[in-house]
Amino acid sequence: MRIDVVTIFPEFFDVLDISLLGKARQSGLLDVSAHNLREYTHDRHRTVDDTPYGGGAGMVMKPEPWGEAIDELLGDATPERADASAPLVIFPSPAGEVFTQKMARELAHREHLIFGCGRYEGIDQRVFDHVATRAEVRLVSIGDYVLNGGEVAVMAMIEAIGRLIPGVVGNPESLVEESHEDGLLEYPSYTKPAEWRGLEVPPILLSGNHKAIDAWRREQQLERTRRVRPDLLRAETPEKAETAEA
Ligand SMILES: Nc1c(O)cccc1[N+](=O)[O-]
Repeated sequence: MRIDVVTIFPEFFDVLDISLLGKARQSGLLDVSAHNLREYTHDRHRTVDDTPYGGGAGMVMKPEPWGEAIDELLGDATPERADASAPLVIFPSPAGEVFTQKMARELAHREHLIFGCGRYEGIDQRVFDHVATRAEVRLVSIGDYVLNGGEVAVMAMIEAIGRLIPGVVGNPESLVEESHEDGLLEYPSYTKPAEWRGLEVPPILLSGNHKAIDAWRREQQLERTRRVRPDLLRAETPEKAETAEA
């Protein structure tokens, strides 16, 4: 998978050279490049923003640099080539659709993702409108809170997507029993020692009865999801909600 990120802070993504994603980059499973939006300006001050039409506080990111940057990254992409190889352009935005594990799984199958990190009060709307004439565009939110820009959101999405690419995580089994993989929160985990500061590991986990352990873990998932995220039970399937309330 090729990932391009357009940002005024390209150094922000240097951290992707370490850990799992760093190994994935070295092995060629993942190619991540950060591009400085200011490289697509032509004035002495490398200006990327200006005052908003209609007034209001803050500044809006100018369309011209974005247009040139994304033109370069799209290459000869056309809307007619709507297959997995077609680039998908994602702008993190509080006004976007919510990023979920389901979306991460879907995007892990794409060959080319382009992320555009907005700053200030956002990007001129015409950028989204124009790019959508050339490629699929999505505005995606990682949560209902205010960030100073899209870089943190893109980092989260790259990690969530990148780790699902076959070969990135050593043991694919470890991807299965995780929060949100089956629509539920994960069960609590324990390791040695069996007793720590007066707290003991649940005896069922020491029993060796794997059928009983699986049942206990499933109940723990349902109890934790009912308590912490009842919305997940309602959102998925009525059957699951019914099981959870049983
Ligand atoms: N929430 C937010 C923001 O305030 C700014 C950029 C991106 C996001 N987001 O992806 O959630």
